[in-house]
Amino acid sequence: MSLSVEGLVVEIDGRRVVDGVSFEVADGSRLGLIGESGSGKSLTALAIMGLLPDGARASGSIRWHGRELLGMPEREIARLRGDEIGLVFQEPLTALNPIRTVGRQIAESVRIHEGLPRRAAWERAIAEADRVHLPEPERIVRRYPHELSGGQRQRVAIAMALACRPRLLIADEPTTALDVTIQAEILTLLRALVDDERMSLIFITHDLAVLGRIAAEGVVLAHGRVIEQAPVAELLRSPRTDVTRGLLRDAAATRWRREDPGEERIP
Ligand SMILES: Nc1ncnc2c1ncn2[C@@H]1O[C@H](COP(=O)(O)OP(=O)(O)OP(=O)(O)O)[C@@H](O)[C@H]1O
Repeated sequence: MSLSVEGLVVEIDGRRVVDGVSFEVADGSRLGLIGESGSGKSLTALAIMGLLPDGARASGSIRWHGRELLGMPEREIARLRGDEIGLVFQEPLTALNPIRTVGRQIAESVRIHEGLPRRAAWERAIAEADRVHLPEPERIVRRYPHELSGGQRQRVAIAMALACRPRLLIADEPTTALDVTIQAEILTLLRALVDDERMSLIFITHDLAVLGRIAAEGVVLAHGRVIEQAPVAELLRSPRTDVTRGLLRDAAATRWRREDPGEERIP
């Protein structure tokens, strides 16, 4: 098992916001964490990465290839981030430096983790931009984040996360801020990259329809607890809890609205 989370508890100001969460991610598998807002998805991911906010305390166990991550010294866990575990967040602007070209930022993440010389890292940045299907990679790497569209920025963030070929990618609502067409393109891209590299994936979303496109197994969280775990196809076909049924209704309603723009037309 590449990642094994057991009885994870996260407390903030004495409040248990993650309350005994357990799941496993096998090598090369795609797991989805799904739940309503505030159910504890992001804090579970942040605990895995050793990035919990100040004042949060984690207990239980998080093993990565047999090594316990909880309590690991910051220097060691920082090395794992990027080298072995990549991260993509909802808003790529928070991951990107506004005053550096995107090429320099991709090159930097390669340099830090692989120690490549400047020129080779720059060549790699262009190749990585191409790999995430950014148009005209040689030109786009010279641009600044604000000169790119939201979808292109998310492609840059994905390129940075994957430049060092991590074995696990954690993506926290990476498509939520994007419009539907771009969302679908990014999901297809992520799926292809994860499959090509035989990476494992933890994908976080509140949208069961999105999960259906990217993850094989789904873990449903509510109030910091796992309330249902099943193949995503099964969650979509026969949800067993009210929460999952609610998520399915929301997903269906959103899809219906998207497919029927006439709804918003003034008669
Ligand atoms: N820095 C913080 N300080 C205090 N409480 C927090 C903090 N971060 C999260 N929480 C609380 O912890 C609970 C779980 O939050 P978390 O962000 O993990 O939920 P989530 O399922 O990812 O929701 P969302 O989809 O809205 O991001 C929520 O009740 C939230 O208010």
